[in-house]
Amino acid sequence: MSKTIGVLTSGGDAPGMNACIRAIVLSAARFGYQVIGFEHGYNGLLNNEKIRLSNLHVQHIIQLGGTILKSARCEAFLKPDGVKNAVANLNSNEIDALIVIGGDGSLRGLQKLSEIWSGQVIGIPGTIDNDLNGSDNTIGYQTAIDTALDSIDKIRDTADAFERIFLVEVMGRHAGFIALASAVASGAEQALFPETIEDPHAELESIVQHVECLRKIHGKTSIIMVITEHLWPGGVSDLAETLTHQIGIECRPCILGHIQRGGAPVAYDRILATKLGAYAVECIADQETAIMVGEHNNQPSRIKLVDAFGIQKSLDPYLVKIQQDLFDVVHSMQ
Ligand SMILES: Nc1ncnc2c1ncn2[C@@H]1O[C@H](COP(=O)(O)OP(=O)(O)OP(=O)(O)O)[C@@H](O)[C@H]1O
Ligand SMILES: O=P(O)(O)OC[C@H]1O[C@](O)(CO)[C@@H](O)[C@@H]1O
Repeated sequence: MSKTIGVLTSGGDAPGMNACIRAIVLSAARFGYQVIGFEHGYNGLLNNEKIRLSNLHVQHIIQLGGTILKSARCEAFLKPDGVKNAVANLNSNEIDALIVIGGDGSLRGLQKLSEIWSGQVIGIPGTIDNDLNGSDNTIGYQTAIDTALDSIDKIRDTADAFERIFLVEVMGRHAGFIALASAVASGAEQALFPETIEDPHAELESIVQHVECLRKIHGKTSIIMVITEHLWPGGVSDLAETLTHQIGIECRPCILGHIQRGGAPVAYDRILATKLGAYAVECIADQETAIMVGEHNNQPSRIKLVDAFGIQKSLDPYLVKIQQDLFDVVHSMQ
């Protein structure tokens, strides 16, 4: 049976989204399905901004960061009327199935849509934050780690030359995946992420102790602390000022920011995105709905949408343990 699939990218763009769109379009063609791309996230559904996607549109995009469909956040879709208008538009375009590539918010929105729309809905985890349950990695996460790592390595060069202390803020929203991975991979002296810190101010004393311990052991040396955004009220600039005041050594803040979202996807993200795009179309052929496709232990997997965003994904406990026990000097000396 012929079907028309709608696809959109929503929330923060993530390297690999284009590779995923390509796989959806090419797989759909194999099944004889048509694909309509809606632009600017859920805004495209509400404003009927659409483009019929052919194989030509997705030629040579596998290596590109960003998303050819553009992405956005959409206030109007947060309201019940927004979701209703989206349903009306999906029906008037005779869409049978909708694929949304995005983060937890985007998939929450998709769940809302599935509750009042009779078409099939499939979510694909596309966010650098890696904060969706049901997939070992989200599309874009591995590229973001490499991008952060490249910057942190450069910060180390100048930090070493001046024997300075740097506080590096990475993205992740409220999840510490990027902070933990980039700290371990860069040999950072400390990683601070929300999963292990309830009260950041209570942590200040141990951060100060940490710096003092390091200086005692190594003398004047460079120190890098990687910190998840939103963790410290006032951000890393405020933390750097507070620390400078407390320990009497100038600390420098560095916010990596949106460079973490850009750039060509690494091979891992291209392959993951390709697998998940193809698998999403297979799931549509299987009459699946209200699921997120993912990858677990290298195998494609399916999980209910509500469990993808409703169950918190844990950091790798072993990585947390070794970062804290072996590499965060303050913890290992307590
Ligand atoms: N509870 C919700 N109900 C309906 N729509 C939602 C809901 N949460 C989010 N959305 C829609 O999804 C869009 C994207 O969500 P959000 O800004 O949280 O990004 P995300 O998908 O989590 O991606 P990322 O965190 O990687 O940027 C929102 O702008 C909104 O249109
Ligand atoms: O580009 P914006 O809208 O400021 O969003 C930034 C957020 O998006 C993400 O890059 C992806 O979710 C987060 O890590 C970050 O908090």
